[in-house]
Amino acid sequence: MQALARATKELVRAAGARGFASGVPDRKVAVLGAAGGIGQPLSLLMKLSPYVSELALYDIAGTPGVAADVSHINSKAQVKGYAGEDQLGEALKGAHVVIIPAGVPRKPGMTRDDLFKINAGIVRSLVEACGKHCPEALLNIISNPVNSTVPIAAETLKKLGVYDEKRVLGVTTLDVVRAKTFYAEKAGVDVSKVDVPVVGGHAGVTILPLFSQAVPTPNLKLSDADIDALTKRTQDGGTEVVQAKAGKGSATLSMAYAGALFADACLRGLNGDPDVIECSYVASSITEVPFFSSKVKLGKNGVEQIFGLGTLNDYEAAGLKAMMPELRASIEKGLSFAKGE
Ligand SMILES: NC(=O)c1ccc[n+]([C@@H]2O[C@H](COP(=O)([O-])OP(=O)(O)OC[C@H]3O[C@@H](n4cnc5c(N)ncnc54)[C@H](O)[C@@H]3O)[C@@H](O)[C@H]2O)c1
Ligand SMILES: O=C(O)C[C@H](O)C(=O)O
Repeated sequence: MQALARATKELVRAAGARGFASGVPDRKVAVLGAAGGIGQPLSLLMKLSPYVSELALYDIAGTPGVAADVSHINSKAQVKGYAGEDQLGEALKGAHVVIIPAGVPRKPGMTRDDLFKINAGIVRSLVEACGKHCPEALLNIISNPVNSTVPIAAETLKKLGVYDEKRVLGVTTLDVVRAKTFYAEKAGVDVSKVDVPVVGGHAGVTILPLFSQAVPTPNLKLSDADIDALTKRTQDGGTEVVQAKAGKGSATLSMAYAGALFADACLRGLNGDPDVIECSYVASSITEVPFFSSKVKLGKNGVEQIFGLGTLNDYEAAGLKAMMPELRASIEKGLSFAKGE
């Protein structure tokens, strides 16, 4: 009898770990661009998420194969592939979270802004479809240039009359993931305990890690030169990967990890978890520009609170000032594209 009770308890525990725990609401997640370099590992990670019951994998082609493959994993989410525009509406219907990594990646020598010409139109048309088929969903925008694609998404939804600024979120989690990794290495602290806020945007100098607010404090005090090097490495992390991949794209695996962390955070917020705080690039009034990344609290309606920047040291204050012209220009470029100007 005791053995049976123990076995039952173990089964329940194992099922819970795979997402069969009772009390977790059914949630549909759609990945747009699911057959791509980010899309495939991200779809795998979302299939493993305990918060997902239905996973819709959409791309212009290739998704039936990805969906068949991922669907064999013995976790809770039911997986379905959707290919081509005429299946997009079905993929989106009922989605609670839509993750968008659709679009072209950089090659060496390119800036993220060089992707605007192609990706702006892709994001606009996908977000239009979201506005029509799942206007209540939280949008997680990964496609670059994020500094412009998030304003494009906002303006596109505004035009459709369904914009809710709490539901449009630019994914900057990879910057936080990088800052944590580089800081832990240099500071000689346990990476699993590290937190570093990263604010601003998601391109070069607009990425500003706030190492003065990093926890835990380092074993040995880091010099100004160390902090400068850590800041620059975080700002250039994407380029480091683009160069190492030598023409075969940009970060995909670390981005899939970061994207899954962020989507899970959105789902936990939707599910009523009271303590979900992540950095995200959102409509914001904490600085002089209308979109900005800082720590936000995620809740049942998406972004429930936007936190200020805290105390900045002189180095960080100078970084904040320096990013503004580029960030403002990228925002305006996105807004005027979506307005059709
Ligand atoms: N936010 C970030 O931190 C971050 C990090 C890494 C990459 N990115 C960006 O993510 C994007 C994707 O990168 P990738 O490496 O996965 O590229 P990829 O080329 O490997 O994959 C992109 C996928 O998008 C699909 N796609 C293109 N147009 C589409 C449309 N209209 N509808 C649906 N799917 C469409 C393609 O078919 C392809 O499968 C790039 O813009 C890249 O710069 C952002
Ligand atoms: O650098 C890129 O082009 C991709 C992405 O934005 C990244 O930060 O890795």
